[in-house]
Amino acid sequence: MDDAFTAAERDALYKAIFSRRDVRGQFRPDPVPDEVLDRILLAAHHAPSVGFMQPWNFIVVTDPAVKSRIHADFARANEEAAALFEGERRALYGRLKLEGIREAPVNLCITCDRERAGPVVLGRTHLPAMDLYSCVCAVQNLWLAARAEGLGVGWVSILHEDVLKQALGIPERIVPIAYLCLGHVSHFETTPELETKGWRKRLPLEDLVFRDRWEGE
Ligand SMILES: Cc1cc2c(cc1C)N(C[C@H](O)[C@H](O)[C@H](O)COP(=O)(O)O)c1[nH]c(=O)[nH]c(=O)c1N2
Repeated sequence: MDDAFTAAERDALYKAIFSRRDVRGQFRPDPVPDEVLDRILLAAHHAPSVGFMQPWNFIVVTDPAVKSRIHADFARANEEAAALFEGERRALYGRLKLEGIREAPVNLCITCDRERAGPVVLGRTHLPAMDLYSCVCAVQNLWLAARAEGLGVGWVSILHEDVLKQALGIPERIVPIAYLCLGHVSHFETTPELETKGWRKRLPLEDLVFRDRWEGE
């Protein structure tokens, strides 16, 4: 079968999956070459999508003024979020670095145009969120391709949607799916930062896999 992966190709794919990290604090300022950005955007554009809808757009942000505006909103949202935790947990939350908006040379907003393929979309009729999920598939493709290119990506969701839409001029019908920070990094951590900093551990896979029917609470 000549469309099979060689062992080395398979290993490379798993390497990208297992060494991908959410990057917040390790961005370097070097610019991301256009051809590299084009390759990872093409990888995102090859994600699966419901009814082959391809509902995504990619807003590439490099203007420091726009980044600053988004960062100011992050600061406000982060204070609101911190207030929801108490005691030690709040202190730990306050020590977490949860974005790299200004340090990352490129920010990228991936959006969903829910009307891209008209009112009736193959596969979306009974489960209307499928177009949103398709855009998340594009995010993951981009995240893995970026890792293979040696670029870090960090997802920032501590933002107010209305402020984000206004800052980027996003029309009413378009849904922002992901706001990402992107750039070269000093290094990739081997473990999620939320784990090393004591926020939460990876769950054992065997607790999450059920056979034939739901076996949990
Ligand atoms: C939908 C969504 C939203 C967010 C995230 C992820 C995803 C999928 N993550 C990253 C998240 O914290 C991270 O993926 C996990 O901690 C696991 O770490 P690794 O991605 O494996 O390094 C994230 N990280 C962060 O620092 N600030 C944020 O606002 C968010 N938001």
